[in-house]
Amino acid sequence: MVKQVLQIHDLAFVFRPKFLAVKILFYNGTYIVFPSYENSWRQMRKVCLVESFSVKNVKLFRFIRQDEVLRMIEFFQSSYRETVNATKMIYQFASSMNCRSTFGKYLKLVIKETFRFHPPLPVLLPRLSMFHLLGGLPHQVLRDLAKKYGPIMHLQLGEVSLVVVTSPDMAKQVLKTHDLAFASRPKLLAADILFYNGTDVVFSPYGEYWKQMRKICLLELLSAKNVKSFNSIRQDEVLRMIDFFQSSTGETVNATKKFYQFSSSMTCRATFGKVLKEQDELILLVKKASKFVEGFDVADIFPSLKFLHVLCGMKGKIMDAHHELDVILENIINEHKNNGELGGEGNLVATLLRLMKEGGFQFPITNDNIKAIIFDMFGAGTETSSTTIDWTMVEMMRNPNVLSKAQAEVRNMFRGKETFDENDVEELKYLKLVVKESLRLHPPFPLLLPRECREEVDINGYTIPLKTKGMVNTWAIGRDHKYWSDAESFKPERFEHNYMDFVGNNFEYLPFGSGRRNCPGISFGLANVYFPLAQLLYHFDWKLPSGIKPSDLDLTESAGVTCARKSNLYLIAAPHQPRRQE
Ligand code: HEM
Repeated sequence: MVKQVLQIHDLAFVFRPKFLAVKILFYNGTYIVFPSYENSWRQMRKVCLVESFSVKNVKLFRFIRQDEVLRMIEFFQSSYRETVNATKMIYQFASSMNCRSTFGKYLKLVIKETFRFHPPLPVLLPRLSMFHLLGGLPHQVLRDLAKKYGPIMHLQLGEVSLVVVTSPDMAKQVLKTHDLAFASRPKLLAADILFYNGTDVVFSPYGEYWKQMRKICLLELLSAKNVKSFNSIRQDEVLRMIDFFQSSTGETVNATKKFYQFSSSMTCRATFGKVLKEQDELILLVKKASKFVEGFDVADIFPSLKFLHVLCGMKGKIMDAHHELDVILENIINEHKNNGELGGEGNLVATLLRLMKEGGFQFPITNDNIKAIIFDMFGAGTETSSTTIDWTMVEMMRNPNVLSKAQAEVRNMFRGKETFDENDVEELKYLKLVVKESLRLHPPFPLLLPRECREEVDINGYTIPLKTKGMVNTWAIGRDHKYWSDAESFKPERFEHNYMDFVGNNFEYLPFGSGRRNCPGISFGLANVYFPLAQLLYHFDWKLPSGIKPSDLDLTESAGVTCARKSNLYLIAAPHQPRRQE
């Protein structure tokens, strides 16, 4: 059979199959081993036989060979009686031999920039390659690179041109000075599929549609009035959480899981009007979506190579998630319609259905638009609040002084009361500083959400071309010693006489972003963090499981567009002030 393939049908089997890597790495496969078309291969093979590997040439290299063998012999001689890695030495011999005969000398550096598709930027920024991104979470790797290459870097990730900024000055340039130019979002495969062609608010490109939907978000869905109208839901869900911890007094419980459950039930009820039976499936879909939309996947790095999206399995996985999601969201809308909840307020689906019925918009609202937006709200509301509660509790457990101080504040404020409501939380000054500090070190979106440049702009002499993707590493800025004293320590007191706000006026502190695309859910998000934390501190004393010290709690982060802690937080709750029976 071997003879059949290699001799009898030699000519028929003369082609090599096409590989993506070969096409990219070997300049369209024009190298001899991977001929992409016959004539080129014939010519190059002839050059090889007659010139490169001719008997004359092979003889010519004998001095190099002699020299390299000598080096190897010397090495073995000098390490007489020692155990040495012979494989490594033989590899070194072969590579030095080939290097000198191919390039005429040893090479000082290995060329790493292989993915060079686009011409260089008009004014050259430090250019890096995708390889640098391997081996870490993007915001951490980008912080390390910024230390080396400066506060503005250009990375060529496959076909995507990316500019990352890592200083308050540069962040201000992107988010304020050139806010309008950077007001769009890049196209992502997952956003297109999961968010109904990007017709949500988060991933919608800048334009009239986005303006309309963001206005609806601000005025109808996340207005102060609406956030207040969710008070009773919040109170109810916090009570459930308190009941859970009370019923598991003295036991070690997965607190992270409980915080996530609180946030998702809270957001679920505010968005859909009730707790869904498919809530767990929806949570899983949010987690999947968070990974899909990170923007560093092969499909987002090579957007034009559509076959690759299928080949790497990414498209299939996103489509599966989309089908699952669509069934759940369609059911929710139909249920609302069947129950005649078109004129209702009280939850976001009802409000959107009312607006759809009222009409009068430049872009009439469709079922798909509603599905895209409610998935936005559920995703944005759940992950961000639960991660913030979790990181804040972790930091308080790691810093017992902070925990005692925050607890003392709540308990003194509401001394003797069975419980308290949301309005009272306004007075808890120290707790607010604790949350502020937690958001400095652990912003749920460490790179905010990616922007896309709608026109060519100039930043400090660097010309940023149209369609460049922009990222602000707010995580790195928030822990930079240049802007924060004792930057890595958890010290809520640092904000005591520092009036930085959440709306993005201070570019060293941007947990909610800044400018036209900043977070419209700040009030809703913070309400979902302050109140549960205040209640947890008021009702319980918290301990770590036996044998675990505060310093044992590690701060390793997990992958995904929202940056949660990798491990779950396990705690033991001891009721401080048992509630009276209702
Ligand atoms: C602790 C809670 C939260 C944090 C830290 C947070 C943070 C952020 C950040 C950093 C952005 C990107 C801003 C930018 O690109 O400059 C964003 C966008 C957004 N957030 Fe939030 N968020 C939180 C809660 C919420 C909640 C509860 C909702 C709604 C239920 C929400 C809805 C949105 C939406 C719709 C956008 C996209 C805005 C646009 O592109 O126009 N967020 N958020």
